[in-house]
Amino acid sequence: MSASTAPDPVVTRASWTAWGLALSLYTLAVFHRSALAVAGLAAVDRFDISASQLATFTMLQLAVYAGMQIPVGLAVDRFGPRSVALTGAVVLAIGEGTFALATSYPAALAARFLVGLGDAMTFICVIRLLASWFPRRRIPLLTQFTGTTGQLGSIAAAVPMTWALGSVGWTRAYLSTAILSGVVALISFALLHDGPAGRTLRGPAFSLDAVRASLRSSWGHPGTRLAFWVHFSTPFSSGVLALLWGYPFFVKGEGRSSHEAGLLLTVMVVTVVLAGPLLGTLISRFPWHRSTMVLGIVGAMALMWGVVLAWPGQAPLGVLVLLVIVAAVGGPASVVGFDIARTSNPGSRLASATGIVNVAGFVATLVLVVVIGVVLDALTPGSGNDYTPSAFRWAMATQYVLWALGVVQILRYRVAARAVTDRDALTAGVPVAE
Ligand SMILES: N[C@@H](Cc1c[nH]cn1)C(=O)NCC(=O)O
Repeated sequence: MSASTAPDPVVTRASWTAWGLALSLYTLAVFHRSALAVAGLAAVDRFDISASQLATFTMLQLAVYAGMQIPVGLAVDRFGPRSVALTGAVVLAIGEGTFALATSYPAALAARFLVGLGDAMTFICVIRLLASWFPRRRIPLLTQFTGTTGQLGSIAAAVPMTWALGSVGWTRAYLSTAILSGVVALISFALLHDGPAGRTLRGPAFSLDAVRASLRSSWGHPGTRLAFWVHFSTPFSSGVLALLWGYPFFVKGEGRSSHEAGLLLTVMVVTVVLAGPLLGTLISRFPWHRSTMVLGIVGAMALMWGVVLAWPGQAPLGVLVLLVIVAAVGGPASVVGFDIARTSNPGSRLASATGIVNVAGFVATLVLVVVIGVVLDALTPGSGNDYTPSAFRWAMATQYVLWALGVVQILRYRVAARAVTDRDALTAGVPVAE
């Protein structure tokens, strides 16, 4: 790693203002990402659609999110995080507003496309803003706090949205969330600056050659590849449980009541909130051992799933609680990938490197959501969704394929990344030279 002597930013009130605004934008993006989860049945009625058409909303959103990560990263390096994050908030507001007013399936699909697009423009900007506003030693913990707090957006999307849909109806409920994003975008337009050096900071102009060279340099660094596979291997287990399959797995696969299934999903959220800051503290103290911590977490996930899937009959509730706790730690562990990308790339390439890394976990989650559905369908007689515990065992066991691939790649690239990293400079928080 070649080091730079760029001075560390000093924390001021403006730094906290920037972080607060970035956090509000990200929490709102996660809110919009999840705002359909509690409205599934209402959406089926409103658009007169089947269960698989309903699932297409989530898949489309995730696919747009993942597909836009690299273009958005490049745009942030070029136009600065402020402009891109504000654009994202406006696109989210338009998308959710369109969803509020849509009465046909194609219009609703177009709206979810816009929500995926706006969402894709948010997290990378937050990571870039943190790097400009805070000293390097504080960034791992603040990044974890950001990831954790953002997940609260999905809780906000569950309880208040259920209430709003029941009391004010579809159009007003979704329109209010669109207005909320519009208001936060306006406040951020007035107060958010790219960094202490200015309101809007621009990178060099785009050219196809420059873009290619920048992506090649980011991807060419073994640290970015290590970060990619860290982000690939860690979040999908909790992701599939939270997004789609957790409730049916606990109820139909493990014979739990709907109350217990809800409880298990809540334990996951609480674990994310507690584990994020803890992991952030550990990686800022021991940056050299980040990938070792990740390997330990992946190993613990594979072990706990093995215990549950091999349990004769239904696993006891205590074992399922342990499973969701371990799986939930995968969310904060994925954020370690962003930290590895940050300490492997100069500031001018940070957003595009973050974009490359952020594709990984979302693609892995998307693939697993689909594969679990395919395996369940293949092993379930007839066309219904009366999935058996045995079908769930096989479906959930497909995670091992992704872990095997991820762990092999992490082991490969951590050797390569360590070979080009100065351990003392990394531990001292010296940034990578431009
Ligand atoms: N894995 C998440 C972040 C996270 C933190 N704790 C639980 N999850 C991630 O990749 N975030 C990017 C995003 O846009 O949300």
